[in-house]
Amino acid sequence: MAALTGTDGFVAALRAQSRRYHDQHPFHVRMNGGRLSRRQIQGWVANRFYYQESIPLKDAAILSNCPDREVRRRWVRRILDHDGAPGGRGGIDAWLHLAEAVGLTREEVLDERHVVPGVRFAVDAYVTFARTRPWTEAVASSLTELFAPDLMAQRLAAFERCYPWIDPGGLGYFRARLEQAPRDSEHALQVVTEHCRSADEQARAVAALSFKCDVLWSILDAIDHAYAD
Ligand SMILES: O=C(O)c1cc(C(=O)O)c2c(n1)C(=O)C(=O)c1cc(C(=O)O)[nH]c1-2
Repeated sequence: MAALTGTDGFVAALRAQSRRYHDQHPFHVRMNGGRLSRRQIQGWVANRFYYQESIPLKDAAILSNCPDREVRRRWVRRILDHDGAPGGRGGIDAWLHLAEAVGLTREEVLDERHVVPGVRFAVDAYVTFARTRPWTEAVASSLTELFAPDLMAQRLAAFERCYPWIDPGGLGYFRARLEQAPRDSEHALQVVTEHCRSADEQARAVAALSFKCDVLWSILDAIDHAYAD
């Protein structure tokens, strides 16, 4: 096959980062294989809440650094998807519903008592990246969502099949992301292909996505370690 060049080569290099995505982390492999204990699922849900509540801070940082009005008016939707529009409910509420469905109280999730240091460091590194790096790199770092829908679909099936003690009414978060993630990642891909033109800009975008794969992997390393059998 001829070598890919230009935008095609750039998109292929971004997609190739899927090999480093956290769907292949041993903790997720055990989760989707139905091999996690109740305590481990609860630990994952409580720790991942810290990621969920930090995503709008990350997206607000991208907005604050982005001079392009067209990008901002679409990107702002991500914040409402998580925080909820006034009077409505968003992804953070849905995650709290998931927490209750796995037997946690809202209080113990909201007060972050279960969040382990490695998860906090990894998530904070993602927010700091968005605050301090050029906005196009921060957009590129969100592109792990290109790889998320398959993992979400597997997770939904695994939760329903392998963990009958989880109230299926609490799985709405994942159903919503099945629609939101492709929409968001398609937009992010359009933005980076339009704005990252030089070889150097494209290499930085791929490096940003690689960094994000490390963030997600580190989150699971920390959870796996904290909740080992
Ligand atoms: O459960 C997952 O495996 C997973 C992965 C990712 C991702 O790949 O970054 C996100 C989410 N979930 C998610 O729920 C979410 O809202 C989200 C936002 C972002 C982002 O970087 O802007 N990634 C993700």
